[in-house]
Amino acid sequence: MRGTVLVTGGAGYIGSHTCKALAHSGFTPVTFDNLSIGNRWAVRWGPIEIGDISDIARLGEVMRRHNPVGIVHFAALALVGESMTEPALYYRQNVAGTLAVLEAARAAGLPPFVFSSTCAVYGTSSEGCIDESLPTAPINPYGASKLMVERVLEDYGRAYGLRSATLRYFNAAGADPDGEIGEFRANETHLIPNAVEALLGRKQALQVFGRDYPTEDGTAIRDYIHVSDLALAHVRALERLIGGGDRFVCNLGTGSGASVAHIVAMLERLANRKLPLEDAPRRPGDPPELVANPSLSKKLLGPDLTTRSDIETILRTALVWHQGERLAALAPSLQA
Ligand SMILES: NC(=O)c1ccc[n+]([C@@H]2O[C@H](COP(=O)([O-])OP(=O)(O)OC[C@H]3O[C@@H](n4cnc5c(N)ncnc54)[C@H](O)[C@@H]3O)[C@@H](O)[C@H]2O)c1
Ligand SMILES: O=c1ccn([C@@H]2O[C@H](COP(=O)(O)OP(=O)(O)O[C@H]3O[C@H](CO)[C@@H](O)[C@H](O)[C@H]3O)[C@@H](O)[C@H]2O)c(=O)[nH]1
Repeated sequence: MRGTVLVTGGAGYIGSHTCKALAHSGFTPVTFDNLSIGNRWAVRWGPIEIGDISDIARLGEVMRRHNPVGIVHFAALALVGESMTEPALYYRQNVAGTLAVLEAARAAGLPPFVFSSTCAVYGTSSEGCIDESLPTAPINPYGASKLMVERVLEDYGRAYGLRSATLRYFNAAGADPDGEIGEFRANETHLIPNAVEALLGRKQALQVFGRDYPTEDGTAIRDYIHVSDLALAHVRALERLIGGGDRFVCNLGTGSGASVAHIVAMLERLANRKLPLEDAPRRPGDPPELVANPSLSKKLLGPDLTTRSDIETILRTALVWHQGERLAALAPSLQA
């Protein structure tokens, strides 16, 4: 075994897929999660320690017991729309919460640290793909809270020698290709799970937030990256830091964007049925278009980073999981 990795938010969507990828690479993932959003059944590749990231004493005790060779920090609130109405919550959880994790990590000798940042730090992108040299100018408190942590990591690196990777993901999507885990939150707001649930008749309709964006079909464009590709990127980022690599910041996306209307059309084609739609106003805080320039991530983490990230594979894996495994995962016998 290659040692233990502390995964905050390991019961969540990206965290659980990353635990699987870590375990497959020989690490033991230890999930630290308060289960406020994540699911107990999604923690399958290592132990869970229930706790809140604001609780430094609990974090310290868990770190002393497991002595991690690295920390992957996912735990956060992550909804653009909610951050517009509840900014205090976002700054408390995402900024103060991360400071608590970092303080506990200092007491544990500052193991390498991989941080979930977001393309929301860029704000409203200029024309074309976004690369890491663009200025950061978040337009919502969620993006602002992540950018603050990026700065903290920079300063911890300079002053305390913390080696960290800041990964600015674009839109995580899809489900584990083996069908073991997928995207499930009690109050879902994300496009693809909402669309799939509407397609399967579990939701009345998919709301389309805005058809008046300055894009070709009027709907907003995002760069969707398969969650298992994201998970692999975390393992590689951690390996790079454990191997002595320096602090780095990079995008994780594919370089091509898909509009809401494109996702809808592709889902209808794959399932061979109509998706019930309802037009709605733009969601506050949503930029029209966010697409990554993925060159730096491919250089640092490998050219084969996005092999599962074509829209068809993303939607097929999401559909398969929502159709079958989600029901099995939610069965009471598996909840213990
Ligand atoms: N989903 C995306 O498309 C996306 C894109 C960019 C960045 N991110 C970032 O990736 C990370 C994970 O996103 P996700 O989509 O898997 O989210 P998620 O909501 O599915 O998972 C977050 C996990 O953190 C846990 N958590 C939240 N607050 C906590 C606290 N105070 N203490 C302990 N545990 C807590 C939740 O229970 C949940 O298991 C977040 O930091 C998010 O900002 C996500
Ligand atoms: O029911 C829905 C849900 C979403 N959308 C639209 O679909 C696009 C994608 O929305 P969503 O899936 O909610 O993702 P984002 O708001 O782009 O945010 C995700 O992706 C960001 C990076 O772009 C991350 O930082 C966030 O944590 C993560 O929630 C946006 O234009 C939404 O307006 C709809 O039209 N209907």
